[in-house]
Amino acid sequence: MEVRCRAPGKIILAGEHAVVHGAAAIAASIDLYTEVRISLHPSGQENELLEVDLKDMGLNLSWPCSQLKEVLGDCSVDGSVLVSCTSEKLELLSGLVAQKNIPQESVQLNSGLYAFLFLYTSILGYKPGKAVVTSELPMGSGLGSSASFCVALSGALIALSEFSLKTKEKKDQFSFEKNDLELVSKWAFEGEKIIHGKPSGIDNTVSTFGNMIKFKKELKTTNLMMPLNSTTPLKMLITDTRVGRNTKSLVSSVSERALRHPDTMSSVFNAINSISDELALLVESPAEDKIAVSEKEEKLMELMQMNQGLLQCIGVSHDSIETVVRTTMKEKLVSKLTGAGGGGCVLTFVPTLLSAAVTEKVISELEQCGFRCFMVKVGGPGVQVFPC
Ligand SMILES: Nc1ncnc2c1ncn2[C@@H]1O[C@H](COP(=O)(O)OP(=O)(O)OP(=O)(O)O)[C@@H](O)[C@H]1O
Ligand SMILES: C[C@@](O)(CCO)CC(=O)[O-]
Ligand SMILES: [Mg+2]
Repeated sequence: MEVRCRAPGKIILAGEHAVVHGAAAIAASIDLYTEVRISLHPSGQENELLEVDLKDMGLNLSWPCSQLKEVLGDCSVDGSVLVSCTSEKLELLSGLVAQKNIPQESVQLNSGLYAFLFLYTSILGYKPGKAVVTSELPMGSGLGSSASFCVALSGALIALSEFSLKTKEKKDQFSFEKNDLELVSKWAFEGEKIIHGKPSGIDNTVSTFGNMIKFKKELKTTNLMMPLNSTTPLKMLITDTRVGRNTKSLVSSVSERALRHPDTMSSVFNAINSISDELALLVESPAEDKIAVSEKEEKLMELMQMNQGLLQCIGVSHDSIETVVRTTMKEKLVSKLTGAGGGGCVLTFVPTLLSAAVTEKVISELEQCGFRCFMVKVGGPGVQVFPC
């Protein structure tokens, strides 16, 4: 049996980092996807293997299923029952990956491989199979590559698990029901915890459900997830500064700053929360004529600009990001980092009436700095599964 599952990356319009500390944030899916294709091999053969092929990285690894069982121990496999990866288990997973002598330039993949082994064995046990992963997202750049990987993987695994008999089969297409989507998002969150340390859950949520959402992490109750219906299309230019960074260390640097300056940082998080609240109301507000649209766009740009200022003040901007902000500002365009910052990708809002000539001029200047620019479609579908 074989399935193919794809999940989108995302942009964060407002609220990254603050969302980890309880503030609201606004995120939207983009039309760049990670795809995971899993084929299960028949059980009961000799030399059964679990294989993973990270196509874009040129990395193909496999483990004998018997070794996985010996190292990780018996597990009661039930995709419908969530489990978290303990620190002891993470150590065992890291031992399994370490044996593969992954080249130094690819060590950032280790945490993705721990998440892969954890999710596969927790949902499907030690069934022999092969997973092939491809992604259109730049990895570790703020567009949610880790979440789209975890969501596509969890989606494929849930669809394959016995539990997925519930997955509705429509002629030649599967579709997830709401409960399945929630389960996929929760498993992906467990994977994100392995990669990120302390994720808020916004990235796996938007990658699973798609569109645009307002998200707020709750400690005691279920997270708030509110779909937003944007009344005007949002055009975004993405600039990949190509400066590598890692979400886990940026999130922990903000938490350390919050420990050093609790009151000040809490005021900043509150200010970011207000930006997200205002932005959510703004995107849903009607704009019937050109004047209303441009007033709305002005306000949106001002909110993005204030958010960038606050991100800079909590220490997650970077010279390369500030270069994008200054370069686009020459044409009165507003930019802000998206995702964890520290390099990675920057969003520039493209107003409806901006001429193509100005857009091209800005892109050309950014590319002369060594950055890569591309437009994305904002607010498409979330996770989708297809039979092969
Ligand atoms: N296609 C993939 N295959 C394997 N591992 C992946 C893949 N995509 C992402 N990862 C894992 O996720 C890590 C990058 O995640 P990280 O959270 O740092 O960046 P991001 O998700 O792109 O950005 P952000 O979290 O700011 O949106 C990689 O180092 C790797 O371990
Ligand atoms: C930096 C962060 O706020 C967004 C990363 O896309 C981390 C998180 O919310 O998990
Ligand atoms: Mg991530």
